[in-house]
Amino acid sequence: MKDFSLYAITGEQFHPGRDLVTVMEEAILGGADIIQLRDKTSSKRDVLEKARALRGLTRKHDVTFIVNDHIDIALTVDADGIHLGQDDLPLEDARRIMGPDKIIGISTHHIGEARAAEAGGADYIGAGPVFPTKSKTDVVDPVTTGYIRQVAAEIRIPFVAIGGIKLHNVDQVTEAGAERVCAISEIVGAEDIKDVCRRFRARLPVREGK
Ligand SMILES: Cc1ncc(COP(=O)(O)OP(=O)(O)O)c(N)n1
Ligand SMILES: Cc1nc(C(=O)O)sc1CCOP(=O)(O)O
Ligand SMILES: [Mg+2]
Repeated sequence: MKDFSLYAITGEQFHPGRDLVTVMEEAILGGADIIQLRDKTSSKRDVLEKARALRGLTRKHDVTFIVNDHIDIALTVDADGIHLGQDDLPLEDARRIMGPDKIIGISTHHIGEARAAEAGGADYIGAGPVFPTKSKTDVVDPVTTGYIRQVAAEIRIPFVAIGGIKLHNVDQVTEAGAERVCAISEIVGAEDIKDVCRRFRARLPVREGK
């Protein structure tokens, strides 16, 4: 997969009155280089329409586009890949459906899950929640930066730190070994989304071509 630094996930509850595509375009213009559509409440038809719109946006800016949970929607809009959690479709089945070229990301909360995802052929893993988060209710207790250190020491596929990542604590995460971070509320809930993304990018390693 194309490498990335700053992973922005949608969260429409954080920007009432602001259009989804406009918000995510601000994130991209600020330096988000991978975008995930995550919508846990809309009808499937509505998620599909949002996915189509974000596919158009991400193609325009040559940015990777991932759909959360819904493999059928990811394939329908020709997204670059899918993100799956431990209770979603298993990696092996997802790979059979998606084929060898699509990106599959897997959420992990302990090193056993990270090892299994790597061995099973995941393209990247999410490691979290590092800090408490209000963006996901059914989430395990914070794994702390201790888990980030473990993953950085052992796992060879790309990993992204997620969960409560803010500008004020991102340095703790990078010091623990994360080179890629992911955020919802800190990015899409910001007044100046572009500026927040620029500030995140300034704290992350520079990646080729970006
Ligand atoms: C990059 C990234 N990491 C973790 C998650 C969480 O996925 P999951 O555990 O399936 O939970 P939901 O997001 O589906 O509520 C993610 N979406 N993205
Ligand atoms: C969607 C999600 N997954 C997590 C995990 O640990 O797997 S934490 C999380 C929510 C991240 O939102 P925020 O940046 O607003 O804290
Ligand atoms: Mg999921």
